[in-house]
Amino acid sequence: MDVTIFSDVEQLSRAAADYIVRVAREAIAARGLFTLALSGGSTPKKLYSLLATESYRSQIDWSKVEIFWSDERCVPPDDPESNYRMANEVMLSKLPIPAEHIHSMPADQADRDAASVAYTQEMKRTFGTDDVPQFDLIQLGMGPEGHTASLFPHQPSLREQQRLVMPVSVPKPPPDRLTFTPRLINAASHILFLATGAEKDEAVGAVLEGPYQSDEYPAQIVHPTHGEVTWMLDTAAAGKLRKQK
Ligand SMILES: O=C(O)[C@H](O)[C@@H](O)[C@H](O)[C@H](O)COP(=O)(O)O
Repeated sequence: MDVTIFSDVEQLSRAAADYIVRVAREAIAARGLFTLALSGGSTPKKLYSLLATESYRSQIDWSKVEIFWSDERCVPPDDPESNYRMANEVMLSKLPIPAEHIHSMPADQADRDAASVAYTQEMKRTFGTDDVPQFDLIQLGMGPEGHTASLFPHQPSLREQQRLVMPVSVPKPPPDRLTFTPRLINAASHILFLATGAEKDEAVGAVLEGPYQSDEYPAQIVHPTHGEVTWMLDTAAAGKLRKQK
């Protein structure tokens, strides 16, 4: 696991964009495809807008990129709370990605179980597998209590062994969501966690230096079988880390 601390969100976002470009170019060179799952929340907004700038846009063959989301709120795609809407506004609408490569979660579908199954099937078709899709990169955030994607403390989703995507109801509004499960996240080749802000310093310290207690701190459940985990923190979120990284 690699942990890097940055003095501000601008520097962190540039490093995250450079990391994504590197992984994308390696994946496209190796397999002609780069599969990326985005998170929601506010932390990645600067990263996403950077990737849409000319200096970054020109470094990736976006026609070979497949975009998914690791979680989505059960709201319409044009709702201010939609993770799809945020990423589309600041990044995707400005990139030459074929529309059919942008796989938003059908989270506003009334039957959320059917929506979870449909999204899983769409993923498997895109990856050309009937096994667990292995994302090249899943970018995740973390909440102040250690949730990631929409995996929250003490919820049954943390113990899900079969499904890859599932409906949940969570304490952070809007409560109804679809989320990747630990089984799918832990199949990824690269995980990039972004966490900023002093309100996350307790959770960052607990997740990175505390005992393993993923029911308390769901971000600890992320330990890919064959993949690498990278954390990018600002100094505020790293405030409680004992060891210098
Ligand atoms: O849909 C969501 O809410 C996100 O996927 C969630 O997991 C987010 O990444 C964290 O809550 C951090 O959010 P911030 O970046 O806004 O702190």
